[in-house]
Amino acid sequence: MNTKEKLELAIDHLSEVGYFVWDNFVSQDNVKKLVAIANQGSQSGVFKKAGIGKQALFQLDKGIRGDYIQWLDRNNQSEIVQDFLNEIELLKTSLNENCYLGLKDFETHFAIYPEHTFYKRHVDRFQQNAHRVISFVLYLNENWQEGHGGELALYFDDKDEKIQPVAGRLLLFRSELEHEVLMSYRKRYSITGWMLDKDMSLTFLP
Ligand SMILES: O=C(O)CCC(=O)C(=O)O
Ligand SMILES: [Fe+2]
Repeated sequence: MNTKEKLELAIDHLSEVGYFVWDNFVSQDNVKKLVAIANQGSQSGVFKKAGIGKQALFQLDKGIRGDYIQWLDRNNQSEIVQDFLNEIELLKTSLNENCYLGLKDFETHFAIYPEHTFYKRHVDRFQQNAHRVISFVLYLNENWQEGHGGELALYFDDKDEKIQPVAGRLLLFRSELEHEVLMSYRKRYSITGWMLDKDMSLTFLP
């Protein structure tokens, strides 16, 4: 299947079932490079404990989420990170062209979940964060196996789905869907982000 066909499938699935799994979105070679960059960042102290809520409502709570994050943007020095941002930009453009979602921007970060951490059931689009429309997660776990945990559970009215966080896989889902990162028994790597219906510099506005 070529990229155009894959895109059409992604668009269909996002509108009909609310999510789409895109395997090998990033090559295994590039996964290795991204993990190396995340490890460097983590060792040099640029990863911070992730919180919940925004601005004044921001709080840290290990009982809710246990990951460490590093925000990624156009100032990032790594070519491979820039390539990934470009891919997401293209994806955003074609979602707009085909689904009229009015996506204006996106925000994204590396996430590392240490062993025995999780992110409890939540939605990404909520009162204080109403501009997230499509969530995306690129998984970077080489040799991930059943039993390592860290699956993403997606909750629908009539069913649950568990997505394995395997290397190179991009998961797309509607940000209002309830989801949860189940307990990870291994260190778990990913790049998580959100496509927004407002420019990032303006998301503090209603
Ligand atoms: O890493 C994942 O599978 C999802 C992460 C997530 O739900 C979030 O950061 O909001
Ligand atoms: Fe989430």
